[in-house]
Amino acid sequence: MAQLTDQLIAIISKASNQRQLSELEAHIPWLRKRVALFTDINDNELLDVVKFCQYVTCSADDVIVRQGEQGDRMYVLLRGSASVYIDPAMTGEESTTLVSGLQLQEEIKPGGLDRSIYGRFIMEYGVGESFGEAVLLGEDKIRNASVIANDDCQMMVVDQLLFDKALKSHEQQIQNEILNFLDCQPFFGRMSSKFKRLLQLSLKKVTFPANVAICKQGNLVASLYFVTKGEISIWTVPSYHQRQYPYLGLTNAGAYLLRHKSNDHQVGSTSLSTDLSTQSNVHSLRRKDAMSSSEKDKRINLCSVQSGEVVGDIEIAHRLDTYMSTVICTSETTAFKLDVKNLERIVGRRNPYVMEVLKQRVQEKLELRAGTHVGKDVPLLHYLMSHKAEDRLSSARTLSPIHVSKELPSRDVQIQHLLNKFMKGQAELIEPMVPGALIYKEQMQDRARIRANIRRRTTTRSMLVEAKRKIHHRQPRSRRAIMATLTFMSDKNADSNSQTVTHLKSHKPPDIDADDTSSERSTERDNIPKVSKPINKSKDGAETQEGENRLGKQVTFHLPELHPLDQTTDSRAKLRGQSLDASSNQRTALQDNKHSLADVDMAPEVAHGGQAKSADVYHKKEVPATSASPTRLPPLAKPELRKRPVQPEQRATDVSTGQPDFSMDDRVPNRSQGDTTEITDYQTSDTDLDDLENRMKTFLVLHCQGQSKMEIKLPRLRRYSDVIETTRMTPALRPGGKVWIKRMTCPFSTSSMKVTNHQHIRHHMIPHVTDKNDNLQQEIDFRLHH
Ligand SMILES: Nc1ncnc2c1ncn2[C@@H]1O[C@@H]2COP(=O)(O)O[C@H]2[C@H]1O
Repeated sequence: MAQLTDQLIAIISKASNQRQLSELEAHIPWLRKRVALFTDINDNELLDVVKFCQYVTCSADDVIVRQGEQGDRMYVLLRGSASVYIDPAMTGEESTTLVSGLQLQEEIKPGGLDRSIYGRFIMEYGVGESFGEAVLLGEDKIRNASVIANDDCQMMVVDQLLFDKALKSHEQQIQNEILNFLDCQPFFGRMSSKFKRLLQLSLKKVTFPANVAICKQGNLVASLYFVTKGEISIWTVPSYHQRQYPYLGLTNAGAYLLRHKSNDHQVGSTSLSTDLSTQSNVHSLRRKDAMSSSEKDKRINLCSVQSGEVVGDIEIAHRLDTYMSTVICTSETTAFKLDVKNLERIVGRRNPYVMEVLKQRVQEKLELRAGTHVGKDVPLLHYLMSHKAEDRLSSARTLSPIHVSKELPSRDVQIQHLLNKFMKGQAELIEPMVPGALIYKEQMQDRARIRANIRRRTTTRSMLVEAKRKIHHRQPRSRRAIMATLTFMSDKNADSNSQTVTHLKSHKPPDIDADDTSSERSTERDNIPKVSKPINKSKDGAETQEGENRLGKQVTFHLPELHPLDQTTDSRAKLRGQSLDASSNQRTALQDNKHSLADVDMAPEVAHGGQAKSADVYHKKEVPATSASPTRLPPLAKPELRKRPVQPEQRATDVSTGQPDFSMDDRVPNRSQGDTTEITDYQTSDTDLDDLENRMKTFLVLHCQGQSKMEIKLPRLRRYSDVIETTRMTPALRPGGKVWIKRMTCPFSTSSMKVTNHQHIRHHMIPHVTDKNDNLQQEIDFRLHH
């Protein structure tokens, strides 16, 4: 064989005019037999080809033809092999491209050519096969695929002229046959012309002489054959199926069936003994390689079929990696061969219905064969028949036999696997000393990869958690926390009794630096009586939370010196000073002279207050506890809210605001001591003012006119701007003035004694705080009066 090839190469290496007819004729029969392309052409045409062809050689990794480039010749492999690669984007199968056709840069890696840039591996051409004919048949002369030499190749080259003269008509005829076949086949009839064209390029017409096997049981499933002419018989060795497909779990059922059937039917010369526990089976398991000769003898003839049969369809539909039977041509047979890669590429995702048709036909075929007399002896047929293709596919897909099966695949499969790896440049072509070493190695690599992934994922997650922990988030505070802060502030304020806490730098109690402010104002304190508490205490929790900036914007101004209070007040103030240090009980008891001032801008004409008339409203002095943390300012006249008596340990709560009333304790006595009153104010929000408007209406309804809330028409309060001069000693109030709501508490307010027609606490509005102490005096008088 090699000698004949050498002789032919020697002839075609010469110039065509030096090739002798006699030597050419001597090679014609051999060539016809050896090269599929020449099988059906006549002698004269073949002589022309040999006389006028060219001879070329190339080395491994040489790109013989390149997809997308123009070409004008075809090749016949005399020695060596070459692989076909297709970039699906260039054929229009997929939208993404791996490389841009003509600008393809060959990338030679240290380990060889990076073939992935040429697209997907499709198939391999070996000795006697030809490629590149499509460009000679087509009009655009554009190559449909790239063909790369796998090793040193020696080739016969047929150019366009020679092809037209000797081969074209024959090739054209084959193409027409393929087109006819595609139109007539139930599988491909519905395909678009684009995919039919791709199939046309992928299908190869093959002719098998009689007694030649199309495929052999145990060989890797590489192609699908559509038999168009001739007759074939199908043989199988059922006992071999167990080792062929260990992942199917055929063992017990198969063994049982075979053991019993083999007693009834003597198949072959030796009786079958396939029980796994028997000695013979242990023996067969030890020999995992190809089918043993004794097994070969046990083969059974499943059936004989004619044209129309598809070989390899059962295996493809059920994803069996090796052929389940041997198909032998009983007469010369012609078939169209479609490689599995081409099938996957063209049919797989784009034309799934083809697979559906195929599966359906496979199911019918299985039922037919399993039902025959001999078919009953083939457990695999029964297994496949009862397991729909899809059912088994899912598990088979996840458990690829070569990687997952605990048993090693057959030696053929291993060798083929090694070859595939070698062709991709991923393994040396040395058969491992230890059987299955390559597969074990792959398994270990897979596991290592999985472990690395898990580790990476874990690391990333833990790092994220750590990073998150480090990010400082300002947590929103709960209403309770805010109230605690306020209480703390009030305590601090009460303890220091310095009336100078004006800056709230932080909501957190420990951050409150009252010393700064007190020292800052110590000079003023000597001369001026101060009221240093924030007047607008009517912030609900939410507002306080958002009000850090607002608190930061607080401004202070000083009221002129007020007239001292009478002796009673003064003495109580002194008492109160002591009690602040003494006990909370005493402190609460002495909170009896409170002037709660809610300051808002208001139109002057309505800024006159009325004296509280409905004494019973406040009679019980039932106020919500401090810890109740009201969300909004409680309306002034909601008696039901004030039914709870003040607990001695609780701080008194300003009825008008619902907030702990700590400011006025200090303000009044300081006034009385002749200090300059310092009033601190906060910028108010629209919500605050709306709320206050409501509260004023309620107040008027309850204590003044007795009209309904709806009837009272108060002009809208003017919104307060923070432009207030803090340095002015006698600040004029801004246009519109302020409404001051005063709270008066009688000395007996803490006692549980109830006096008819008397209210211990009264509120009333005053238009503004003036230099003259008339109003205040009146208030004092009023208070003293009752
Ligand atoms: N899908 C395919 N499967 C196998 N061979 C192909 C396929 N497509 C193209 N070819 C061969 O690769 C050759 C590339 O050049 P041509 O297009 O001239 O001819 C092409 C065919 O001979």
